[in-house]
Formats: sequence, C-alpha cells, structure tokens
Amino acid sequence: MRCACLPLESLLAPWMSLRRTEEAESLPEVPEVYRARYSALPAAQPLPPLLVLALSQASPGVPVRREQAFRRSRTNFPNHFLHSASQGQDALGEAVYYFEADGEGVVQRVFVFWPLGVLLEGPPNFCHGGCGASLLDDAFGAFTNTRLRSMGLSGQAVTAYLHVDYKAPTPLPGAAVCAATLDRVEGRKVFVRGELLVQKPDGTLQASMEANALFVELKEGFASMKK
Ligand SMILES: CCCCCCCCCCCCCCCC(=O)SCCNC(=O)CCNC(=O)[C@H](O)C(C)(C)COP(=O)(O)OP(=O)(O)OC[C@H]1O[C@@H](n2cnc3c(N)ncnc32)[C@H](O)[C@@H]1OP(=O)(O)O
Repeated sequence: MRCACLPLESLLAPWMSLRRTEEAESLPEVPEVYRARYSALPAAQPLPPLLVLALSQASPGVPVRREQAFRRSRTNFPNHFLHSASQGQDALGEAVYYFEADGEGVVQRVFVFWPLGVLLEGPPNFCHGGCGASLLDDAFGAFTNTRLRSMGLSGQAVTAYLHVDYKAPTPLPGAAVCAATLDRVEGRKVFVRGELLVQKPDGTLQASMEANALFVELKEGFASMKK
C-alpha cells in the first residue's frame, strides 16, 4: 500500500539545517505582542507542510496566515534550552511557531512545528519522553505568555505542573506539531491543554502525547526582565 504521509525530506528539510542569520537579514516587523520572544520567518522560508496540515485539520477552511508564523528570537534568548543544548544536526531542528488570535487579537491557540532528529532517541527509533514533555512545555509557555501579553497582561508565567500522557511512540527521524490552547483561567492560574501530533503512515495526524498544565502568572515578574 502506498504511504500517504508527507515525504521525510519535506518534513525535515530545510528546517533541520536552518541556521540563524537574524542580524544579517532584513525581516518583516513583528507585532509587539510577539516581539519580545519571536522574530519573523525569512521571506524565502516556506511554512512546513506538517504545520499547514495540522492547521487545516484544526480549523478547516480558515486560511493560514503566514504573518502569524514566527521563530524564536535567538538574539533575545541565546541560551534557551531548546535552541542551544538540544539543537543541532540530527537533534532538534528549527521550530516554527504559529499563533491563532481572535478578532480582538487575543491569542487562542498556538501550534509549534519541530523537526526531530535521531539524536532525540529514548526507545530505539522513537523520541525520548522527556524531550516530548519539553516540547509540550515550550508550546504551553509560548501560548500562555503570548496570550497574557495579547490581553495587556505581563506575559510572565511559569509552569507549576505539567502532566503528559504518552499515547503512542513518536517516530525518529520525523517531525511533530505541538498544539496548545486554553482550558480555563482562575485568577493568576492559567490551565492549558494540548497535544503532540505526528503523522501516521496513512497521512492522518495522531496525538502521540496529550498534556495539560498549570501556568501561574508571576506576582513580581522575572527579576531579569524588569523594564
Ligand atoms: C519584558 C517582557 C518580556 C516578556 C517575555 C516573556 C517571557 C516569558 C518566559 C516564559 C518562560 C516559559 C518557559 C516554559 C515554561 C517553563 O519551563 S517555566 C520553568 C519551570 N517552572 C518553574 O521554575 C516554576 C517554579 N515555581 C514557582 O516559581 C512558584 O511555585 C510559582 C509557580 C510561581 C507559584 O508561586 P506563587 O506565585 O508564590 O503562587 P502560589 O501562591 O504558591 O500559588 C498560586 C496558586 O497556584 C496554585 N499552585 C501553585 N503550584 C501548584 C501546583 N504545582 N499544583 C497545583 N496548584 C498549584 C496554588 O495552590 C495557588 O492556588 P490558589 O490558592 O490561588 O487557588
């Protein structure tokens, strides 16, 4: 039977080998809500097909808006765990963050595409569970903090707990999309839920991990980020 899934090269290339040239490039302006953490995609960088597939399945008929897609700013966060220690040839590739906002500009969902190389292994040929949890935590953090900022709040919240259910192995090499959305809010407490999606051989998406988390907005903010 012919596999309907996206070919591996289209999942990984060119995102696995992308190297930052932020300073050298003239990139489009990024809206203030996203600017603290994200920079625009270079004009020549296509949206990853797996990300487009996840978006079209989550919101059928809604056009994908390229200007809502970003990458993390390495200039602002050079030491970020997922973009320093664990990134590189055959490990994590370059993430693409896509934010969905409502008519008032309030962030409602985030989708984060990650190329996954063979060096992320836990079980043979499958992604380490701790790596998947990190990717989900990162997507949940991206969602919570940009959502708060889009509502005029501090955008400085941290994980209090993260619960992950591993539903199926995540194949390597491969790619995944982490999706995060709001569960509920109680004061400073933001409850988030989401999943890590991979493509099955028949081309459909499957949640290989499901998660929920509590983020707490910091009373005082990050000491290092006082304006
Ligand atoms: C210039 C601008 C630039 C902006 C740019 C943005 C930068 C934005 C960077 C984002 C970055 C994200 C990155 C990814 C996410 C990480 O990886 S974050 C790193 C991992 N997380 C941590 O290190 C957090 C460590 N924990 C803490 O600091 C503190 O425990 C917390 C979570 C802030 C809470 O402390 P607190 O503020 O003193 O609040 P506390 O009164 O203890 O609890 C508040 C409420 O939460 C509940 N709660 C707290 N913990 C729990 C728990 N584990 N279980 C259940 N309930 C709990 C409490 O029961 C309480 O409930 P209520 O009584 O109000 O109903």
